[in-house]
Amino acid sequence: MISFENVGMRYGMGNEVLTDVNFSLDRGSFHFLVGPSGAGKTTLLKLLYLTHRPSRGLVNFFGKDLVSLERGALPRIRRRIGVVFQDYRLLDHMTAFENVALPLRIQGAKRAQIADHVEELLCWVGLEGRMHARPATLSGGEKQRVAIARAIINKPDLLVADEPTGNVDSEMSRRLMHLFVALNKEGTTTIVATHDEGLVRAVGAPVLRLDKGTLTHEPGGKPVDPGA
Ligand SMILES: Nc1ncnc2c1ncn2[C@@H]1O[C@H](COP(=O)(O)OP(=O)(O)OP(=O)(O)O)[C@@H](O)[C@H]1O
Repeated sequence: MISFENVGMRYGMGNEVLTDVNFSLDRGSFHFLVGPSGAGKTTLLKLLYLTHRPSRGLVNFFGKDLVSLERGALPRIRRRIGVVFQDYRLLDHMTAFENVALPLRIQGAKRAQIADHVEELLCWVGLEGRMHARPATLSGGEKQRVAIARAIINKPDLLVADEPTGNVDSEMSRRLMHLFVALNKEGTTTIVATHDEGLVRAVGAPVLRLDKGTLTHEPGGKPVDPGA
């Protein structure tokens, strides 16, 4: 579904921060992206959610080679990708409901359709009682669940999460990770960058490991029950 071949990335005239990166994400797969601070995880995710282009190499999204894409095709591809950030990036003047509804509004969905869909999703992430709260009054875990709901409201083909559990406690990390896993089971191809190797072991999904811009692959293990 998505493949990177010999991808290199540098910012401006600097040294390469990603070197000869090769991987593919099959439809419906779940991967973790791990590595020490500065290894290039966010840079790789920026290439995946298409705010940046690689300096070299081949990148294929949904069967289309990025280099040979016609003008105007990029926004269409971007709409198929949901993104969750560590710092939530919610709009402060809007309620949880309005934040999640925004992508549907932009698409021109009907009011009743938006209401049903947003309510259902906010219930699914466990926020039925917080729909009309503004971000400033939500806890970190609640904000992150709003951000996840907003990222998936359009049923993206790919979900990219950059340290989504970085600002919540370990219990909430586990709950959020359960959400990502449940979503993936419904078919959303998912990649989650994290520093939390405990979560990686708990889920047991395959790992893409970056070290100084070089990517290695590790197969998934048996999920480890943290309570066992
Ligand atoms: N906009 C930028 N301009 C120049 N260099 C950058 C830019 N963004 C990141 N870098 C550099 O690229 C390298 C990789 O950074 P990146 O943020 O991708 O790492 P990371 O693995 O996500 O780190 P962390 O876990 O601390 O978020 C670092 O050396 C960083 O200084």
